Amino acid sequence: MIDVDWERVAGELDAFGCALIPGLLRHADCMAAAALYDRPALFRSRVLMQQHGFGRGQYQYFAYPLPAPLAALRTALYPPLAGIANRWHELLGIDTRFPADHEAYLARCHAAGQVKPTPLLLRYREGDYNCLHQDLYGELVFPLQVAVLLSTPGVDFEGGEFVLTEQRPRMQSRAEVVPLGQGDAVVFAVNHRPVQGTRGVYRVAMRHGVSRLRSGTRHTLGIIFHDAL
Ligand SMILES: O=C(O)CCC(=O)C(=O)O
Ligand SMILES: [Fe+2]
Repeated sequence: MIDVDWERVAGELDAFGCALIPGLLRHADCMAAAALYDRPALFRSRVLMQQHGFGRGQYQYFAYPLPAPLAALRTALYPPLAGIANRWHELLGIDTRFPADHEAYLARCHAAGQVKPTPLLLRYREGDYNCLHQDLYGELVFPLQVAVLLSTPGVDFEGGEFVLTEQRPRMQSRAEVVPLGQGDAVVFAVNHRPVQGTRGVYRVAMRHGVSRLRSGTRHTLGIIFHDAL
């Protein structure tokens, strides 16, 4: 994996609930990852978003064993994120702490019955979009996740921007658009994040989604660290 400035990432996550990792994957890795979409044997299920009211477009959850580069990426991204997640839990007064390596965290998920892999590939075509949502799949929630844009905006597709909203208690929602290039990753809060207020820390709820594709095809790789029931 490329060298990531985790201090900067932690700072952006604390301030905004999301952080960019530019160039996490190279062009060839992005092309190879997007091409996996057409290999159904690699996946445990396919979701047509319009059938569930999730938006329009489709995605597939990978089956175990994950393709080796994806497994390696999930394993490598986890430890620095676990540090941030533990600090967030402390700020929020939540007792759960996350182990230092992903294998140990997955063992915990599996013991709780959350045994299905959650990494996914998404494919959007013209007119497709992803409604604001949270990727919660059971009691156990790792509070940060990663999405990597595999396509090139302005070349492969137009529109289709990654968006986040933040619902603060008794206040109006704040929206954030995260401009991504091919291979760029966004790290973001799965459900809650701590915000420093004048009278201590409070939690805000975040949701993410994708605005309507104006043209072309857009592929994304989603990396979620808890497994699903
Ligand atoms: O396509 C995207 O950019 C967002 C995908 C998504 O919802 C996810 O990775 O959880
Ligand atoms: Fe998602």
